[in-house]
Amino acid sequence: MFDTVLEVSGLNKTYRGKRGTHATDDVSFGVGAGEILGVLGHNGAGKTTLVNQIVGILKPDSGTITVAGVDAVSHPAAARRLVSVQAQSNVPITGLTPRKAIELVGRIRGLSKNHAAERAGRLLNALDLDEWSNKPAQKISGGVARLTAFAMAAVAPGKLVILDEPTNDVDPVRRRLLWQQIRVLKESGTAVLLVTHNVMEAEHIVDNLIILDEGRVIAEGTPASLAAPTRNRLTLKLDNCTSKIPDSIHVVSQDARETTGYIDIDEVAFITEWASTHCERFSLTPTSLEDIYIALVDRKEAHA
Ligand SMILES: Nc1ncnc2c1ncn2[C@@H]1O[C@H](COP(=O)(O)OP(=O)(O)OP(=O)(O)O)[C@@H](O)[C@H]1O
Repeated sequence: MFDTVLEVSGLNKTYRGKRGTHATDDVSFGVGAGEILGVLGHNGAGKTTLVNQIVGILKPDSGTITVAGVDAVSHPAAARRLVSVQAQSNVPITGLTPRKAIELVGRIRGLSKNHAAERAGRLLNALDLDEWSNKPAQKISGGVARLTAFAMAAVAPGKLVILDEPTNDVDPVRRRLLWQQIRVLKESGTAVLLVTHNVMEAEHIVDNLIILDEGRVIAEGTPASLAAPTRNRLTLKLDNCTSKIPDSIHVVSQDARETTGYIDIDEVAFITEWASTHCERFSLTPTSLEDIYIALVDRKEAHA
């Protein structure tokens, strides 16, 4: 069990306007010290609106947010001091180098000069950024800028770190280094709220997750508990089949060429034989969190 750092309860936020979007709809969850909570959701699901309320940029219409015992709705500045954020768009650091930018945030967040320099150096090295550490910000790539933004959030992390799509633009090798550093934050007892579209990556790092859709939490739990109902199912992809898809395949998506669905494990022999005869290619894989996520969001849309 984790000691709760962030507690969100019954949160509601509607953007006024012609459509009156209910962007946060009765959202409740908690994140504990040393816990990584993944917040998954499609574009427009309400992730940024949620983060902006936690950090005090937006005021909720109703509900409560508590950060390490501080009421973040009534006292946003006090709560904000306990939180570091890597926002979806990087903070401009023009005129600085990655090293200077990370050190500066460390100093602003209360580290001594030596400690800020030591933390910046360690993060730059761990993320394999030494080569760019002293280059002017105007000359660094998007991926290096993204990793620098992560290091700025991690240099003096506080009780809670919020990472909004931290791996965008980052190459696969440094992406792994980034995940390692997120684990280091967790191990040091920081609560981490990881906002992402990337379900496959999140599956390997989060302790718990919530899935947001149209502002609502439509599923929550550990990756294993969300996957449990599908333990006896396999995901099937079929390419260019020339015969009607058998009823024992539960189709999730289909276009002229490709069909994706799932089958019960005891149908494997029959489906393998059918697909080898009637389809150009097919694959059977264990059901991933991404499959579950898509099925959950699609099911909700089908019932709308
Ligand atoms: N300032 C605003 N005024 C009106 N509607 C808004 C505003 N900001 C966001 N919305 C709407 O609120 C909903 C949630 O948007 P939000 O940006 O929180 O989603 P998101 O999950 O962060 O999306 P993405 O993954 O694309 O960043 C969307 O329907 C969006 O169009």
